[in-house]
Amino acid sequence: MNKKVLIFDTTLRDGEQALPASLSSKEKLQIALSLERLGVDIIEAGFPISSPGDFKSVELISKNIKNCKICSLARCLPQDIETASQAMKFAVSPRIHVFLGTSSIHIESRLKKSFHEITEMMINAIKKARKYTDDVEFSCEDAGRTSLDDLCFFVEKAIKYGANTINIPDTVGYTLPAQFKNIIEILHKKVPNIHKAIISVHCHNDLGMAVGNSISAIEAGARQIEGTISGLGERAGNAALEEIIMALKIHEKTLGVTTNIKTKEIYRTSKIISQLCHTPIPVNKAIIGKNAFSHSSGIHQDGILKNKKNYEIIDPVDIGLKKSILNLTSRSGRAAVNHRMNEMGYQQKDYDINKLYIDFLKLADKKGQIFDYDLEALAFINNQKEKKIEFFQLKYFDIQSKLSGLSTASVILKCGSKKSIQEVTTKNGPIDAIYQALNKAVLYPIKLKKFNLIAKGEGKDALGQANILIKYKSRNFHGIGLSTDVIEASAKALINVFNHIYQSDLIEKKFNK
Ligand SMILES: CC(=O)SCCNC(=O)CCNC(=O)[C@H](O)C(C)(C)COP(=O)(O)OP(=O)(O)OC[C@H]1O[C@@H](n2cnc3c(N)ncnc32)[C@H](O)[C@@H]1OP(=O)(O)O
Ligand SMILES: CC(C)C(=O)C(=O)O
Repeated sequence: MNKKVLIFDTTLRDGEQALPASLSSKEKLQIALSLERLGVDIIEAGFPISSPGDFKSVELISKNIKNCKICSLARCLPQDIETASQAMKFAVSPRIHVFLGTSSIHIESRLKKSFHEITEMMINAIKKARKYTDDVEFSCEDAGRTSLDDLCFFVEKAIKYGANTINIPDTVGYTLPAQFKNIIEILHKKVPNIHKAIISVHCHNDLGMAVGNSISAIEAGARQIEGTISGLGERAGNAALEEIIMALKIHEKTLGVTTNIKTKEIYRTSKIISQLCHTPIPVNKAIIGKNAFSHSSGIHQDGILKNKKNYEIIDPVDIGLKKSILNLTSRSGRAAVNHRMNEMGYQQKDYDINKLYIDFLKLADKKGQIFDYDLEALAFINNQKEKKIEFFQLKYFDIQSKLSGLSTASVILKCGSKKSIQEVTTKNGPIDAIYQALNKAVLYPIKLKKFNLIAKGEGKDALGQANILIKYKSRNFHGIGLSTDVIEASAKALINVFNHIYQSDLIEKKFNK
């Protein structure tokens, strides 16, 4: 049996059916160009009878895409087939895709025809399509719910009258993988001329089985897979092609098949499609989701650092990413924190990982994810502590502030190991109030020369960093404070200065240690 599985992308037809707004011809061409670069074999460019805009898009794609077959959908109606053919008149390799419901429910309650009439419509449509191109695909719509005897009948007739690709869609995503595999196996066993056509499948995801069913079909001999990148499509969508492609690559030995896809183009293509279709990719989406190559827990991160294969079955490079990511959170361990510090240029001797890790956990519990700038700040503060200049420590603060009113700050400042001083001050603003309260505790004759508050990081996750310059006697002292709370960051910057002053030789040590 042929080892090659053809990849048929229907983002521009079935995918677009599910979008709130249709794509412009330009956008469709952009997607088609990126699918061509990805190496898909067939692009279903549209359903030209459906609107003048869709006709124009298929025409534009036909003019510009030279390395893929271009396919157009048509009902089993002469006008649909003629229009499909006209839209593809510039295509190097045009395919007409005709379809017709074959399940009893579709024949009786939707198409409202007899079995005989449906057979005639199918045969006439295939014969007509063959007048325009020798590449004709026929789909037994709702094959998943078509009786096996009827399906074998339609498939045999479709091949006999000239269809060289037979598509078996699970239109409503009804079947289970074992059932779907059985359908394809039965067709191979019972349809005498089956070897004259490529068997294709087109699975929908209503029960989340689209990818599983497609893989089962390949095991049973299907050699064309229809789907879309990221699984866009009618209702719950189509089979996600990137998942099938990577499953075939990872299990190449077991399944014994390959595709023509340049897998390194997968990530880029998915981004383009997601943007143009205004459909964000869920973070946990297999292969292309943001978390697909991110490791967040300490045990996994440690395992990844020891050997990627412990927790990665796909090399991110294979889909076009540079490498996987280790997210730092309060579920991370020392191995991941150390690794990131080293990547940022810190050497082991520059920090004490055990001490840094304690602060890291406190911050991560408050903040969630920890970024490089957080680590830098933690390393800085840790170094300060290492220098043992933490004589003063903020034990407690409370601020009362109101619109157009004064602010009141209450603080408890720990001085050495034995003494704590409590102060309360009311001033014009919260930072002014807390600064006055803290200074009432130490009574240093200081003068604030500069005060600068910046956000470290982006959005609501940013840390506030206060940088201050204080004049004490003849000397200037710099202070820095960091916290998720800007008032706490400001207070810490002042206490940082108190500690510098306390360490300096300018002062008589009036507090007992
Ligand atoms: C399973 C799939 O995804 S199939 C593709 C689905 N995609 C789309 O439907 C998007 C494009 N569709 C459209 O633009 C429009 O539905 C059109 C232009 C195709 C048809 O529009 P209208 O002529 O107004 O018909 P409408 O959509 O209301 O109904 C569909 C008609 O097509 C008939 N029909 C449906 N499938 C087929 C078929 N494969 N072969 C022949 N006739 C069919 C229906 O029986 C119905 O005919 P009726 O009006 O005589 O009952
Ligand atoms: C036209 C056919 C292939 C289809 O989209 C379906 O059955 O879901």
